[in-house]
Amino acid sequence: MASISAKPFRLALLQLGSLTSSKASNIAVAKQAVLEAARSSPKPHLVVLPEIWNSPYAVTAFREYSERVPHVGSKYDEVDEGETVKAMREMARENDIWLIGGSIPQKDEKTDEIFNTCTVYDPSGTLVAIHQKVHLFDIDIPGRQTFKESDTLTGGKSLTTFDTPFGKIGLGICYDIRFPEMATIAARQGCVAMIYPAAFNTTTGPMHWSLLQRARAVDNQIYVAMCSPARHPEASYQAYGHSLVVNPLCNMADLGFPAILILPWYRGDILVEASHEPTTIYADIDIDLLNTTRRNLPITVQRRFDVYPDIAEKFL
Ligand SMILES: NC(=O)CCC(=O)C(=O)O
Repeated sequence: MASISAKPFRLALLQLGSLTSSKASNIAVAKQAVLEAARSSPKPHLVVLPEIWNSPYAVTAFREYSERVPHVGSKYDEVDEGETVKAMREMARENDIWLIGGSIPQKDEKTDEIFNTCTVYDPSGTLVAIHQKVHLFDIDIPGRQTFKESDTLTGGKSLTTFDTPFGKIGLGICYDIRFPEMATIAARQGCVAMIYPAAFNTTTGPMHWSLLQRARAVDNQIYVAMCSPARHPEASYQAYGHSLVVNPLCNMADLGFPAILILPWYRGDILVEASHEPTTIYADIDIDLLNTTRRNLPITVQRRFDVYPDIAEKFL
């Protein structure tokens, strides 16, 4: 069995509300939400912010709000970095947490390109991972939802995982979840979870938000989480909200309880889901449950690479 060696951990997804066109005010909102999550009991080990939370989610805003992001390994007090990166380092350090900093528009000073970028910090404020959104959100559903990130953004060119004391985590950003290869490769690399800062909308959210996360979790036998901003009636883009954590299990009988006792809490593989209001949701990531699922349904060791190609091969 391809079991995973990791430790249980507690995850907090911050579905931020009150986001405006003021970057300073958005940073203050995020700081307060991180502080409150870190003070909750039990304290979460890993805290997640949503996609593009320091800027309006609009192609016309990304360049204006973009910032320099320093290199992986850079420490707290690096002088040459944007105000949002500096603030996120402080959030991680002052609260002694791991922080997945949602995403922000990043400017590459050398090429002048703008990326939709997720940065991750350890509890000392060191920048430990950078993921640039690989698949840009370019869709046109006439009369419902049109968005073209590629008008101002450039897509990233690599996949991202990072190690923590509780296990390896894979990263994607929002639309990246529609491309199952990313989660499959991360799972094969030993990740216990794929985490996606995200901002689906009120057209595609009801159709696919939960389905995509459950599919990635069940296919790859990992945990999956997406963290959205709260809905904002005045925003040009209506985020779906509904931040969500799912596990890879569909059969609650595996927990050892008769189904009748767990019926009131039975929600398939959905561990916790927010509404569209500002809130923070918490989930306990249980590695035994993940390994039990892998033992009972041993698909991780039944792949037939003699019949089809192994897409993860060059990453292993
Ligand atoms: N910000 C995004 O990438 C939105 C993706 C989305 O809404 C989708 O349906 O996919």
